[in-house]
Amino acid sequence: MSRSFGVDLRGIIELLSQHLYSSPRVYIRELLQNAMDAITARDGVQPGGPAWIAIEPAERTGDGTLRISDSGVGLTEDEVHTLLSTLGRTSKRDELGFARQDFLGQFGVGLLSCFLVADEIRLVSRSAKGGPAVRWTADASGTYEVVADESARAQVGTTVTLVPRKDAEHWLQHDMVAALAREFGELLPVDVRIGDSLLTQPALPWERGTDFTERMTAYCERTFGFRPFEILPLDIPAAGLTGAAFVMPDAAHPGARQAHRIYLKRMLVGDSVEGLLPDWAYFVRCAVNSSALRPTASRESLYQDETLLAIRDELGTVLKDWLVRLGATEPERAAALLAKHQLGMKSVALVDDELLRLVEHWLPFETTDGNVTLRQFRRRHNTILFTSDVDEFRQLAPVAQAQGLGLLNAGYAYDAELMRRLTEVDGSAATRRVMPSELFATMDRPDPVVEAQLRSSLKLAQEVLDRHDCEAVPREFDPVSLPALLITDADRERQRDTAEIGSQSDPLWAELLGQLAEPTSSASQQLVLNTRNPLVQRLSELGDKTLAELTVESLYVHALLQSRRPMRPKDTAALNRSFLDLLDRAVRR
Ligand SMILES: Nc1ncnc2c1ncn2[C@@H]1O[C@H](COP(=O)(O)OP(=O)(O)OP(=O)(O)O)[C@@H](O)[C@H]1O
Repeated sequence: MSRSFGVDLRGIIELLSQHLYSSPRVYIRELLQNAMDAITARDGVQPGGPAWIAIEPAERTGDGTLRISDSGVGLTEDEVHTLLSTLGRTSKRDELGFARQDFLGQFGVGLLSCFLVADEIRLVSRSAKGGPAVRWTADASGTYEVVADESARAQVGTTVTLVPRKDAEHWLQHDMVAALAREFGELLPVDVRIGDSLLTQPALPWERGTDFTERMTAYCERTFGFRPFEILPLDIPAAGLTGAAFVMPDAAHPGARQAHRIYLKRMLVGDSVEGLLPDWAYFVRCAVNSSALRPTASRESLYQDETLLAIRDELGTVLKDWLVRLGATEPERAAALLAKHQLGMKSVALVDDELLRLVEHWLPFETTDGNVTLRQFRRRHNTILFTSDVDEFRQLAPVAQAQGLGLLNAGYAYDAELMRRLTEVDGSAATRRVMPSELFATMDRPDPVVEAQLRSSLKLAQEVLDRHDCEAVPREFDPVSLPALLITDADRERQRDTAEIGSQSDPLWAELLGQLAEPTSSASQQLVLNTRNPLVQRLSELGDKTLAELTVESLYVHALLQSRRPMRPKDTAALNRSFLDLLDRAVRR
């Protein structure tokens, strides 16, 4: 013999209050929703009939209870038995179990949320389908009573009365109820009154009109607490979605939760609902109403279905188009926005290919061609050659530029990772890090005659540069105005620093560092002397050996300063010595 499950109502109420709803405040929403759905259902059978909801808080009823009445379709005695007294039973699904489009409710549990604040629920109803009025009374222990009572109510519609639980009386009082009803139901398309005052407003806040921008700016400040950088009207007819997107004026943390204000069929879901926009749009907040999106059972977040995915894609496209348009039509505003958000955008672009493309299309980078986007740079140079160090870029850019090589500064936060990501997505030819030594390899050896002329001065230069662990190399390169370029091998540099620290520190520390560094044989730096430069050429003509030494040391220090690497005490001493001695000679003459 088959049996039906029994249900412990107290257990279910506990489940709802602790795990489904975030607060008892939702009881008002569920009551408004049922009233609204009943009015919609009545409109289906008696179009153009009355459409109102009236709330009487505890102060008005005078006995501590709250009453909410509606002019909806009402319930017959049979419906009360099947719909109200069976958990999960609802009139808002079709024969196949799909939620019916016109209604807000769908799960058949909403009324139970009233037990979060009430010990007893009383319902009196008269159905538009005819039959006597009916009374239904249920208590939190799970017992209910149904009585047909012709005198209970004359008009078609329903009144629900809540008898408060101990300690929940405040939930039924005027100020609390008015605030909650306004928050959840302000945009409902029927008159909702509390006492004598009307809570609903007929127009959606983002309806277009002459003062759209001013209204929406004030709305954003009220709702999200910031003055928007830009307001974008949103309209996706296929998803029954309208609203507005507000671009935040200040940097937001990319990991911060998205918090959108979302209404479904004009009933508020919440003001910190996630998932409406793609992750990359973390600096935009939306306020929207949709008739196609679905809520989860708690009605506090959005159900992740295909409709949501399609809407998210479409809203993402709206924002992207706007960003690209802004970059083209108002570059100064775009730059101001970028200055605030580009760090966050770059960090998200590392994990989001859509934003990667947007960054590629939109963010300007410092390059030897000026400030250009990655896309423009790629169009000109195919492969993005980059340095991952700002100072290295400053040093190499003039040389690269003079040789017609495009170089990009990827020395700021996330830049080098972005280059790596582009290579992962677009193949190994997309980007490549340029080492200083690589640039050196592209430079021509000087003419043998010139090299022979410079031989003795090079020998002298090498003696001076030995003190700086540096090798002198002659090369021909542009720009002619640059006498020397200092190229550093990062690994050898580290070994050199390690050796220096080792010689100054205690033996244990020195041994530890020594294990990290391999023995070094040749110099860690190269001073590439530009044989096209007049100063370098004149070196060979100098008869005064001391002056020649001073000149070489000055060239070295100058190249070091150009490379913007930190100066060590030895370097500062060389700078002072060469500069002061040269000055002294010049003054004495
Ligand atoms: N004010 C009302 N007027 C007419 N019928 C009502 C009213 N309140 C509740 N009902 C009926 O009781 C049923 C159960 O209501 P309940 O609020 O528990 O669930 P629901 O609204 O169907 O779904 P959800 O759990 O998503 O809110 C409804 O489907 C509706 O048929």
